[in-house]
Amino acid sequence: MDLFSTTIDINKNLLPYGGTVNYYGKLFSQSEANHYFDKLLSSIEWKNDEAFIMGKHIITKRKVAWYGDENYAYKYSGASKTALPWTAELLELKKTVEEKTGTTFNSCLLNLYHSGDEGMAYHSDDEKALAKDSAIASMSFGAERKFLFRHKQTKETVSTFLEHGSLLLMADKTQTNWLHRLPPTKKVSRPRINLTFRTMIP
Ligand SMILES: O=C(O)CCC(=O)C(=O)O
Ligand SMILES: [Fe+2]
Repeated sequence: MDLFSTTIDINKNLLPYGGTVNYYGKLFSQSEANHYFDKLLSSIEWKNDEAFIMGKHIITKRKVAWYGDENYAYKYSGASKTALPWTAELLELKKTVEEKTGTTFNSCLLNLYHSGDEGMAYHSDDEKALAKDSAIASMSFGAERKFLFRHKQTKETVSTFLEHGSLLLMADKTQTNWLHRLPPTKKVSRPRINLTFRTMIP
């Protein structure tokens, strides 16, 4: 056994029970990952996210964008969105993710965190518009950030780091049994872009 090996076992389940999370590590060289980060930053139609939470109109610091196969209308937290048509880079990345995971996806939600001040609170991606227990593939570019899972009943937590140009797959009952979160951090000042490829019910 090579104790200093940095190889990643993509078949290893990060969760102890109630779901499957596989970390594929970095899919790209540093320069390829930088290229995608720059391209996504400049070509995606980034907008501040809006939501209505308990009657209050909230506008997030984090920016979002939503792309997909069709003009999916997506409602959540009282706001509604329509998917934009795929860009060339997104189609390239979707193909890469589909080849790696052996799963197909029809839409992608993107998040832009300008610095470590911005994060995402505990939630699960189990909206009715998503195919039940369909896999979600999460690609990250830019600043490395910590990512946490918390079991809904046992409250057990699992943490990992999402590297520049990396891929994480959340499958099976993960969204049913676990929450996930991107904690804000004072240690990071650089931006990060995250892409979650999803399957919407057409
Ligand atoms: O930024 C991340 O890594 C997570 C994003 C996320 O959980 C989501 O968009 O649902
Ligand atoms: Fe999520």
